[in-house]
Amino acid sequence: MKIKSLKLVYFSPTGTTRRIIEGIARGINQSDVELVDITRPETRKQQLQTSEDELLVIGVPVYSGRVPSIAIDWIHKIKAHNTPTVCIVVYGNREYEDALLELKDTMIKQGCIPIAGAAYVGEHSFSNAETPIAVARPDAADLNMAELLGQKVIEKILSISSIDHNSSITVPGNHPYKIPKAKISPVDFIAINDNCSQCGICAQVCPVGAIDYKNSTMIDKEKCLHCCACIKRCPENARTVKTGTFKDVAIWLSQTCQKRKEPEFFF
Ligand SMILES: Cc1cc2nc3c(=O)[nH]c(=O)nc-3n(C[C@H](O)[C@H](O)[C@H](O)COP(=O)(O)O)c2cc1C
Repeated sequence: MKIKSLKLVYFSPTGTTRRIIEGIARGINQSDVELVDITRPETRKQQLQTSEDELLVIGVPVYSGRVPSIAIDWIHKIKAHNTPTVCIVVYGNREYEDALLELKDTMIKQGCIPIAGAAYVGEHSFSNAETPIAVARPDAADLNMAELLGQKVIEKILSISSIDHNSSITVPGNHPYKIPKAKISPVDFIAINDNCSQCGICAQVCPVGAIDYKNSTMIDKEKCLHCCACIKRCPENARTVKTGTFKDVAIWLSQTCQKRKEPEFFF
């Protein structure tokens, strides 16, 4: 079968998922491409409709072994009709647990037919100079693997005459999905030093609008996803992680998740 166009959808507060999706798109090499970046709050107001002659590639980071709930809420509004779909999760070199299965199941409920899935590694959101975890990933080898997946997806599409539920895939994960041990409670984990010039970049990159544009020291802790985009994107390095539970988790991850994990494909 042939596809008319490619839709790339991603939620990516610190940019690793976006880079993997762009790598996959290079491998697919389709001229008609629509980017649907649902990271910022205003972008999640748009809804997605797709048909069977389009190819959908959707990517999300793994949060506590699951798809971030903010992404799931948006995905639940997708209207698809037998759309061939590639499901991608990007995790911080710990585990992806039920996230890929949850993404696949949810896309099926919305009318998609997952024809491929993959899990890639990205630098952990909680990684920094003190607590390095999967630093600088995806790296060149990961991005080659992203392009390779794109090429394999196109090969699969060209090899089938039409899309049906037999084209679907099996991915790791369990039902019922993992229930996070404790919902991360609102924590005051960000320290802001005198380098802060109130440039507003942190407020711009926050995926939930939790930072006040006029005073970036004001953070709505109930809204905060702990995605660390504001820390990583601060041009003055004015935002750091305070000593406390959050830092302890980052230290534990940097001690226990050093062994390099590799991308996995499912067809
Ligand atoms: C709240 C939260 C929970 C996370 N949970 C996991 C996890 O369960 N396993 C894992 O390996 N990485 C976990 N990560 C790390 C991210 O999945 C990883 O850094 C990913 O590359 C971030 O994607 P992004 O750059 O597109 O935001 C978590 C990150 C955050 C912010």
